[in-house]
Amino acid sequence: MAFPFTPSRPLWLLGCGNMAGAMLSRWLESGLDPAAVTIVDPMRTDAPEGVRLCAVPPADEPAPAALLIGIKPQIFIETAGTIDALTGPETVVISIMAGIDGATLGDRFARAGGIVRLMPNLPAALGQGASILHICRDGANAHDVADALARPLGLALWVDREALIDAGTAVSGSGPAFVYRFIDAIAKGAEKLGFAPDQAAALALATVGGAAALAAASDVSPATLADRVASPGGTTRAGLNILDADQSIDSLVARTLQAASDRAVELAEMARN
Ligand SMILES: NC(=O)C1=CN([C@@H]2O[C@H](COP(=O)(O)OP(=O)(O)OC[C@H]3O[C@@H](n4cnc5c(N)ncnc54)[C@H](O)[C@@H]3O)[C@@H](O)[C@H]2O)C=CC1
Ligand SMILES: O=C(O)[C@@H]1CCC=N1
Repeated sequence: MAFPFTPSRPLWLLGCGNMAGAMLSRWLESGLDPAAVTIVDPMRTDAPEGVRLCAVPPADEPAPAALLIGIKPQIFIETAGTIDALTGPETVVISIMAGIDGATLGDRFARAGGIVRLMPNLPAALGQGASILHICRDGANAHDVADALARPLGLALWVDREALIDAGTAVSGSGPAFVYRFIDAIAKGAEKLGFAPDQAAALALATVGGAAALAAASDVSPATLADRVASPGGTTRAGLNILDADQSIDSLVARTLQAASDRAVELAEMARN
C-alpha cells in the first residue's frame, strides 16, 4: 500500500491516544515512512521510532498534506483555533472525532483544501477494523488521501450521506465495546454453569472469535449459520428461544445503537453552540 506522504509532504496527527495510536501503528506496519509523520500531543511522552513528537503544533513549517484530528470532540472547539493557521489549500483535514459535523469542521478549517470525516474502530490496529468515510470538502485529492489511510485499517466504506457517519459511529465505531460486553456476558454465564473464571473467559473469547471468523469466511448469512448450529429440539434452539423471545436481543441492540447514535448528534450540537 503506497502512502501519499513524505517528509516534505507530511502527515500530522493532532491528538494520538487510543484510536489514532492504533491507526498509526497499523500504518507504520503497512509501510508508512515514520519520517513523514508528526504527532502533536501535549500529553504523550514518547512516539514510535522515527516519528516526530511535538507538544504544540510546529510553527513556521509548510502545511501538512494531511492533518488527522484525533482529539476528543469535547475539546475540539478550543483547540481548532490554534491549528487552522497551520493548514493550507494542499491539506486534507481528516477528522475521526465522534459527532463533530462537516459544517463545524468547515467553519473551523477555513484554509484546508479538503475535509473528510473518517470513523474508524479499534481493530484497525490489526488491519481488521471497519472505517466509514464521508467527504465534507472535496479538494486536495481528499478522497484518495483518506482512502490510502483507511484501506490498511480493514474495511473502508465511503458514504454519500453524512448522517451515516453518526449512525456508523454507533455501529462500528462503538461496536467493539458492545461486542466486548457480549463476550463478558458469555464468560459470566459460563462461570455460573461451573467453569473457573479463566476457563470461562477463554471459552467465551474463542467462541466469539471463531464464530466471527467463520461468518466472515462463509457464503451464507449469520442467521443460516445459527440454524446450522441449532439442531431441531436440541440445546441451541433452547437457548435461542430465550434470545429471540419478544425479539429481546434485536430490541436491546437496536436501543443500544440508537443511544450511541443520538449521543453523536448531541456532541455535534454541543460543538455548534
Ligand atoms: N476509542 C475509540 O475506539 C474510537 C475513538 N474515536 C474518536 O477518536 C478520538 C480520540 O479518542 P480516543 O483515542 O479514544 O481518546 P484518547 O483520550 O485516548 O486520545 C486523545 C488524545 O488527545 C490528546 N490531547 C489532549 N489535548 C490535546 C491538545 N490540546 N492537542 C493535541 N492533543 C491533545 C491526549 O493526550 C490523547 O493522547 C475521539 O474524538 C473519538 O470520538 C473514533 C472511533 C473509535
Ligand atoms: O465513545 C466514543 O465517543 C468514541 C467514538 C466511537 C468509539 N469511541
